[in-house]
Amino acid sequence: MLQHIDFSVVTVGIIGGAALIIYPLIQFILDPLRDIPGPFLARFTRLWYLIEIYKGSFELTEIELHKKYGSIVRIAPHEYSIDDVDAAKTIYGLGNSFPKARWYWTWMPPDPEKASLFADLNSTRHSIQRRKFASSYSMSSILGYEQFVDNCTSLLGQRFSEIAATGHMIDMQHWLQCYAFDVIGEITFSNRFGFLDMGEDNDGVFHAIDNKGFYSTLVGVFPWLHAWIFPFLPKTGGHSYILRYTTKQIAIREQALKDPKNTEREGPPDIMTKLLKAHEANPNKVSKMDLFIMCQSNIGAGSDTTSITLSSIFYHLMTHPESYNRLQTEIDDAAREGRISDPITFTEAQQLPYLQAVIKEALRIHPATGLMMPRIVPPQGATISGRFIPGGSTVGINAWVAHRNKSVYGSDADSWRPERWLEIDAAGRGADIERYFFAFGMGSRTCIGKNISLLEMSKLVPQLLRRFDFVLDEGVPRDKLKGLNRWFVKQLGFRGRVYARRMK
Ligand code: HEM
Repeated sequence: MLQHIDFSVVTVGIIGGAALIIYPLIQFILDPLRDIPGPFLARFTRLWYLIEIYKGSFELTEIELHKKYGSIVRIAPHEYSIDDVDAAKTIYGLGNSFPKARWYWTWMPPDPEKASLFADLNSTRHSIQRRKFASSYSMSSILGYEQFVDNCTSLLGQRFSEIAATGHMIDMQHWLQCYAFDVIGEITFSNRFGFLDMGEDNDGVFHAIDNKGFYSTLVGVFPWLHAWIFPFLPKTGGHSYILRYTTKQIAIREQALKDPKNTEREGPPDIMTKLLKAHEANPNKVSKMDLFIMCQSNIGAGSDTTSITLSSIFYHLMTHPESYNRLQTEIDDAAREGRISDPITFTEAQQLPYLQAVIKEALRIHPATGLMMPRIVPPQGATISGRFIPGGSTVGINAWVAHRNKSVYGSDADSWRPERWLEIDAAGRGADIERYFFAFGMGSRTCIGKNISLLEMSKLVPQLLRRFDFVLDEGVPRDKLKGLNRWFVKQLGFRGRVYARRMK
């Protein structure tokens, strides 16, 4: 009997092992695109991609792969990374964009009713949902959010004054993250989270969002695992703090709106108030779940992305004194000539060309997202970068790869040089470049919060450079900060000192 069991186990083991080797081999032999180059193991298994992402710097790996293999690179069986300007329109172009790949599924609960805008795999439902919320993120709404940004800018200024008086070294990325989170709290709920007040992430919210990125990024490589693992994920810690916080803020605002003495708050409404009013006007159109999901989306998608870009701005200014001086001079001149107020308005900040060039260059050289934005080729297939790719394959462009494309950005695409944007404008090439500028994504799934982030950055940077000088710690590398790619590519070890400026 025992011998019989042993024999069966061994047989099953041998057959299973053989299948694991033979299946990928057959799959590869039958693949009509087997000549598309890429790392050897990526031809047979998705494990190669998983391991490379786990290492935490896949954005750099992908750049190197394209340098070595050209415009189409295989990164897993039937999955291709693309670097081709025309392909951007084919894959992401408005009206005919390819649907999002199942990698995104792991960013939401497995129940499609709880899909966020970012993670929704159903293009039709996504466009219905997006139309409901778009007006709260439009340029005209944004101007109503200036006061929220000013509140946080002023508080960060206060914190930096205190730090400057002590002479202490700080983690710049941490403070910029506190700022970006609190601005999102203000714009969404008229109530900041309190990170700038406390100076720290007491409830582990930053950590919880990092953990979510780690989970979704890696499990997304094998998305079928999500339904099995999700029920066992911890329901405590930073995530539950955000859930509780969002629930509490919705209840407070709901109560306030019901009170006849208090139906209108002073000043422009925050996003949640707008959505709550839309819900009360037509609960079938804007549901409570919509409201909840959008508030959470703002926190998850809008805070780290902005703080990463702000860190990119300050790091590159601190390592490039000529850019730093040029920007500070532009701001000082504008202030002296009365062209900007204190605090600066968004409209005034638009009139500072070097500031705008610095923001674009920071988004270009260090995009907040560091993996390709994967899409599924529709059933009829598509020609991409000169190759016919069959339906069902996965293709995508990584912003890091696109932004280093020398045919678009010039031979110095690997270097920080904000002046390139002034040259692009002068040559009237802006619209052309937009076709391959991926910092905010592309097409129908482009970032809905782009205007909010531009508002935050355009207002914070001049206010800080007017009042403070920033100096990098000697131990911090000057050529490139270390980063960790978990979809968001967060900078690590960005230490510096802040000094109060002596006004001339
Ligand atoms: C510098 C700051 C930001 C950057 C670099 C950024 C980047 C991106 C990118 C690349 C995408 C497209 C992802 C894809 O196609 O896979 C995206 C989508 C999105 N972003 Fe942002 N984002 C920023 C700020 C914000 C802010 C402030 C908010 C909200 C307040 C926000 C909310 C969203 C949402 C909801 C989506 C999904 C849109 C959709 O699929 O319809 N983002 N963002």
